[in-house]
Amino acid sequence: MTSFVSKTHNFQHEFEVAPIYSNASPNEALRDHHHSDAYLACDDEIPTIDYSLLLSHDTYQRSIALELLGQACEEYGFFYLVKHTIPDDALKNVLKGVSNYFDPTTIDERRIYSKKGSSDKIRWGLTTNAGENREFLKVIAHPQDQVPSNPSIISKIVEEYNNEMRKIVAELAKAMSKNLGFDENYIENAFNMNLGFDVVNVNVYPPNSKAKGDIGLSNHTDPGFVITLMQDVNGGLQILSHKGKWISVYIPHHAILIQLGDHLEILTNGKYKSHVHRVIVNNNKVQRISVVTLHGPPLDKFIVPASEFVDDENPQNYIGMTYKESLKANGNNEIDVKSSLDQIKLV
Ligand SMILES: O=C(O)CCC(=O)C(=O)O
Ligand SMILES: [Fe+2]
Repeated sequence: MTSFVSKTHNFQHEFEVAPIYSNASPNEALRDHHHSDAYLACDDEIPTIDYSLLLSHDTYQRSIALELLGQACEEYGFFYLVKHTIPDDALKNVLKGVSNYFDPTTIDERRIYSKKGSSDKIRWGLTTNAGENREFLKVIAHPQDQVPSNPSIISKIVEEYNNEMRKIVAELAKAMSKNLGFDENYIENAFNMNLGFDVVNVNVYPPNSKAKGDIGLSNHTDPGFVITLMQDVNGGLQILSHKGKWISVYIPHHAILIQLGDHLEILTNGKYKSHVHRVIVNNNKVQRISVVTLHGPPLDKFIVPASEFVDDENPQNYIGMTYKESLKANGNNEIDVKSSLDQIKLV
C-alpha cells in the first residue's frame, strides 16, 4: 500500500534544505534555535494523496487511492495533494504576482480595500501585534460575476490557478462522496459547488525580525467544503491533529495542502472534521506568502447534517443554516469568511 503514497517523512529533509519557489538560499526561511519554545510543533506525518491515482483508469490503483483519501479525511482532516493538474509555472506565476503586488512601497494602493461596506467583494488588512502579524487580501474568486476586476493580481489568481483548482475540488468531492458511501455527485448536490462561493485569502507574513511576537495567525478553523493552500516557502503553519498534537506543515514540492472545512464537518455530522490551525512566525528568517482558497457552497445554500449521518447513536450535532448566515453569525461580513462553528455546534 505504501507504494501508492509518498509519506511526508521522505519529503521533509528535502524541504528543510530547499524552500519552495524561492530564490532564497537553502534554509533561509527557517532559523536555528534562537526562538522561544512556546509554539513548538512536532514533525508527525501528514498523509499524501496522489491525485493522478484517484483518477486512474486502473480500478485497483483507484480503489487504493480512494481508501487512503478516506483515511486521510476521517483520521486527519487534512492532506498533501501531489501529482495534481496545476502546472508548476502557474503556481510560481501566482506567487510572483502576489509578491510584486505586496511591495511595501505601494501599501497605499492596497489600503483602499480596508474600508468596510456590507457587500464588499474584497478586503485588505495589516495587523502587527502580539496576536497577529500578517498583511492579507481576501477576494471573491467565484462565482465569476462576483470577482472584482481590480486589483489585476486577482484575475491572474482566478485564471491561472483557481479555475483549475475548482476542477480538482470537484474531483475530490466525487471521491469523498464515494468514500462516504454515496454516488459520486452527492457532495456536489449537497453543496451545489458548481455555483459555490470561493474566497481567496492571500497572506503575507513578515520575517520574525519584523514581527511583534510569535504569532502570524492565531488558532482557527475555516468555513466551507475544503480549503486549498499553496505557499512560497515552508515556515510556521501548524495544524492541531486528532491526537491533540500540533503538527508542522512541510508542503512537498509542487503539492497543495487540502484542509477539510467546517461545512463538510456539518454535512457529515462530524464524521469528517475541520481542524484548528495557526501560523507561527517566530522561526522565519524571510517573508512567507500563502494563497489560501476557501471553497464554499453558494451563499443561499442551507447546510445541515445529512440524514444519513444522524441516528439514535449519532444525534444531530449541528444546527442548519445558510452559508451566508454562518459567515455572518459572529458579526462579520461574508468576505471575512470567519468560522462560526462554535455557534453551529449543538454539543
Ligand atoms: O498562511 C497559512 O499558512 C494559513 C492561512 C490560513 O489559515 C487562512 O488564511 O485561513
Ligand atoms: Fe485557515
